[in-house]
Amino acid sequence: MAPRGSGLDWRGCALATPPGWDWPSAGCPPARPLDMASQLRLRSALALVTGAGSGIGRAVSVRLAKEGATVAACDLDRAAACETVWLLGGQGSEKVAPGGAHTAFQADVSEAGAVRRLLEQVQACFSRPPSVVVSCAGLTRDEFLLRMSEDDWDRVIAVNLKGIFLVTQAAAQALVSSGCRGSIINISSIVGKVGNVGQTNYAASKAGVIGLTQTAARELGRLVRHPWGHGIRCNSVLPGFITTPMTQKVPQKVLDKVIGMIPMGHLGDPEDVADAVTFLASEDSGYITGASVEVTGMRPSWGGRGQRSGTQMIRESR
Ligand SMILES: CCCCCCCCCCCCCC(=O)CC(=O)SCCNC(=O)CCNC(=O)[C@H](O)C(C)(C)COP(=O)(O)OP(=O)(O)OC[C@H]1O[C@@H](n2cnc3c(N)ncnc32)[C@H](O)[C@@H]1OP(=O)(O)O
Ligand SMILES: NC(=O)C1=CN([C@@H]2O[C@H](COP(=O)(O)OP(=O)(O)OC[C@H]3O[C@@H](n4cnc5c(N)ncnc54)[C@H](O)[C@@H]3O)[C@@H](O)[C@H]2O)C=CC1
Repeated sequence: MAPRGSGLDWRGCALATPPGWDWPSAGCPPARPLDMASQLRLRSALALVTGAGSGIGRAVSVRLAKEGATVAACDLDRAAACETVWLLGGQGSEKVAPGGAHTAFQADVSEAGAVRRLLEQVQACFSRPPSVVVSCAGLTRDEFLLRMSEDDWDRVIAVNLKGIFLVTQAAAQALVSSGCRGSIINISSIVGKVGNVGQTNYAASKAGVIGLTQTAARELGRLVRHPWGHGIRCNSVLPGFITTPMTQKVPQKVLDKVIGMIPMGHLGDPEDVADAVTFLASEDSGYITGASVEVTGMRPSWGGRGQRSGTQMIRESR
């Protein structure tokens, strides 16, 4: 057994130590000095967030900015996107934004031309593609299967699934053509995994997001090589009920039923989802791609009681 502090592992092999580290007599590596700069996990990142004008997208924008990212906040509702940028301390919309400030953009993610123009505007504004892309834009048109209209089906699929296809494709094209690595995070839902009464359209769209993201992860991980490793990572986040304007439409009797199933006994906050997104956006998840991270307040796949949720695992990992 190599003596402690010798810099050798239990077999007597030299431990890989970063330059400048000297093994203290205790034999365990010193905790990496966490100065302020190293605590800003996204210091040089440009993050594009869709659906940034409300709820989870707004919380994600705030959290990424706190970690040092510059945020391109996109929403169908321009005023709402501008309000998010104002909350971040930025002044801008794409017309007046000085390069580098947080900036608001308007686009309907379900329209191919709008998404193409969005990526063009973001790159023109910041002279680089976004290295973090978080697709939060989404909507519900809930109805029982027997009564659901074709329009309700079409619109939910167009925004929640096709919208994520268009944004993921445009962002990946920009990153690959510039040889940049990146992290793409798509917001699905636990409904995409377990279904939900009144949501055949929404559940199908969110299940599709999971499959799209897993496939994109397989294709994009190898496309961009960097000395320090991975290419473009793609992961999805599957929230449970989160308190946002989207859930305000849910009948109280339904919410009461669901809350009874959640071990923590309450709905999640948008910040709970933002925590998981920030982890996946940062190098802390550098070897994670193709994953589906559940943020539901209960054990994975919405069953059982008392197990750790995705958020708990991430918090414990710090
Ligand atoms: C209780 C079991 C829960 C199982 C867990 C499954 C996962 C669910 C967690 C989802 C978390 C993620 C959510 C998300 O991604 C964001 C969103 O999508 S928020 C919107 C979520 N939408 C819904 O849950 C649908 C809610 N229902 C409705 O909006 C209306 O019921 C609907 C428009 C479908 C029909 O309205 P109406 O014709 O007026 O019928 P009622 O409202 O009176 O309902 C009749 C009857 O059906 C029961 N019911 C309706 N929806 C649900 C539901 N989602 N889960 C369970 N039961 C539901 C309702 O309680 C009534 O029951 P009664 O006993 O007859 O009163
Ligand atoms: N709130 C919840 O309980 C859960 C939400 N989600 C998902 O999280 C994402 C964000 O949801 P919330 O913040 O709760 O909803 P929200 O309604 O508060 O915010 C959605 C935002 O998306 C924007 N948007 C809608 N359609 C758009 C389009 N075509 N193009 C661009 N922007 C568009 C809206 O203007 C809005 O600002 C959605 O994808 C939703 O499906 C997933 C699981 C649970």
